[in-house]
Amino acid sequence: MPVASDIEEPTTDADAAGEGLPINEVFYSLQGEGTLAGVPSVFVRTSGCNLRCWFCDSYHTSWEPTGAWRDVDSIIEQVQSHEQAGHVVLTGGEPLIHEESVELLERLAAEGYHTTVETNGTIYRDAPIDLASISPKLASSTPTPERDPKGEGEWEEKHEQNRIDMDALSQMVDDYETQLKFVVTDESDLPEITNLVDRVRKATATTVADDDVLLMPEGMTREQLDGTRSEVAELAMEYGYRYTPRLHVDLWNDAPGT
Ligand SMILES: C[S@@+](CC[C@H](N)C(=O)[O-])C[C@H]1O[C@@H](n2cnc3c(N)ncnc32)[C@H](O)[C@@H]1O
Ligand SMILES: Nc1nc2[nH]cc(C(=O)O)c2c(=O)[nH]1
Ligand code: SF4
Ligand SMILES: [Mg+2]
Repeated sequence: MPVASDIEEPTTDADAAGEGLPINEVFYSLQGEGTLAGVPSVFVRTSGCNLRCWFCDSYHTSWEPTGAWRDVDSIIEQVQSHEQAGHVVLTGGEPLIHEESVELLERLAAEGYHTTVETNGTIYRDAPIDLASISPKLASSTPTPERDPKGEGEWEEKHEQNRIDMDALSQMVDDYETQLKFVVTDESDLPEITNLVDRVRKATATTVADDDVLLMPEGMTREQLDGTRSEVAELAMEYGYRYTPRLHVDLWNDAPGT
């Protein structure tokens, strides 16, 4: 079912009335990325996003969003059906465009789950988040006409205008345990990364250690990662940042439900 995708305000009456979330998929897997890589987790993937990264590996949550409106009770029930899992990863699309994500996070916390939110860091929400996995989008994510997967660059300006929100980013860093996880296409991303990390360090009261800054190779298939992972690993060593793999791509080629 198509879902309105590019507005930060409630997308439909259901959203506004707190009657649920547009859900693209719920699945049990290993956390493939970041400081918790390898941890068995239930993933709740919402649909809709306020950005359009040309490389988005969840095309049907951003460029052509699909999903079913589900109430929080049914989502919780499905999460609980995976009895081995103590961790839940709320992702998307951009999960924090939906106000109802707060209700879901509150219910998950009440049930004792560790919650990770995978977010582009442009929208702040006050919610029980154990790990804010913030992936700020760099200029190399902008869908120029030459690398637009769907159109001819109609989203270039809007994406460029909205991809960094220092207030939201800084407030998340101050309020939550955080990892800053950058998608790196090549070494030309590093000056923007170091500059953004410096700005966050100046704008917050929190210590952002170098190993809280993660470099993740761009690629949604093993083959694509074969072309980027070595360079990104070298860059992590050169800059003293942490390298993160994409285990689900290495293991399952980022197939749906993994
Ligand atoms: C689909 S996004 C959803 C969460 C949120 N919208 C965000 O971008 O952080 C999930 C994670 O995958 C990363 N990602 C998306 N496409 C990617 C690609 N082609 N290569 C590497 N990482 C990618 C994002 O940066 C983010 O960390
Ligand atoms: N296994 C697995 N780990 C992940 N970590 C972050 C993901 C995401 O799409 O947000 C993701 C994902 O899609 N699959
Ligand atoms: S912010 Fe996340 S969900 Fe949105 S387009 Fe970029 S990678 Fe995809
Ligand atoms: Mg993913």
